[in-house]
Amino acid sequence: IATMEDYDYLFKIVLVGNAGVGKTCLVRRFTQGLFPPGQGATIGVDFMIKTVEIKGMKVKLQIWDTAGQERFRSITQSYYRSANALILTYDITCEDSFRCLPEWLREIEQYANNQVVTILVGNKTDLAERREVPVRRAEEFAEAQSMLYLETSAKESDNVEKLFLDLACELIREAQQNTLDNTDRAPVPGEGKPISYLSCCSVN
Ligand SMILES: Nc1nc2c(ncn2[C@@H]2O[C@H](COP(=O)(O)OP(=O)(O)OP(=O)(O)O)[C@@H](O)[C@H]2O)c(=O)[nH]1
Repeated sequence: IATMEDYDYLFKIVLVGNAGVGKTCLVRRFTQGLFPPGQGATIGVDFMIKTVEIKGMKVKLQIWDTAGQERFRSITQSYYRSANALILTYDITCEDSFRCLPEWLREIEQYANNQVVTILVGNKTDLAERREVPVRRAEEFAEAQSMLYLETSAKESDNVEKLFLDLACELIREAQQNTLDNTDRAPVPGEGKPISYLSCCSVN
């Protein structure tokens, strides 16, 4: 019996980071195209879905927005395990949110799958005049931790699309790489994904 999936790939993406850094706004901007005023703090976990098309493939993104507040930590931790990707978010105008990153990385190390793709995101670039975390410092930190790195503005819609699409591309690349690694025979023509898709993801 053929299964009728409406997508080629399904990935689970989880946003983590201090309260108030803009996780909910990033998700809203990407999934609904809006910047909601008076966004309250997230209670526990929220969930949204968006399907994107990348090189003719339908990629379904399950996006989980977790609460940054400490008191929800035990709930949010349980969502790490099955994440394909984590968006570790801080606020470029809030040194404190950057200084907490090692703590978040410890959480990730403890609760996430070790295959997880992690991207560091500095949000609120529209508030450049209030910047407390220099780009160079964040870049170096991301590099030392083998993370991707991007700065965004949920408010101005800067790099938000790129964030999720780059992540989707990276996840496709890894999924295809795993498929190749697990195949001990040459692929039959017309079966599975063409290998040329492997080079599809230089989105810049
Ligand atoms: N100027 C500016 N403000 C932003 C941006 N993103 C979010 N904010 C504001 O920052 C505040 C917190 O945003 P949220 O998206 O609720 O933050 P959060 O990380 O989801 O917070 P928790 O749910 O408590 O973990 C809100 O007042 C937003 O309007 C941005 O890109 N630029």
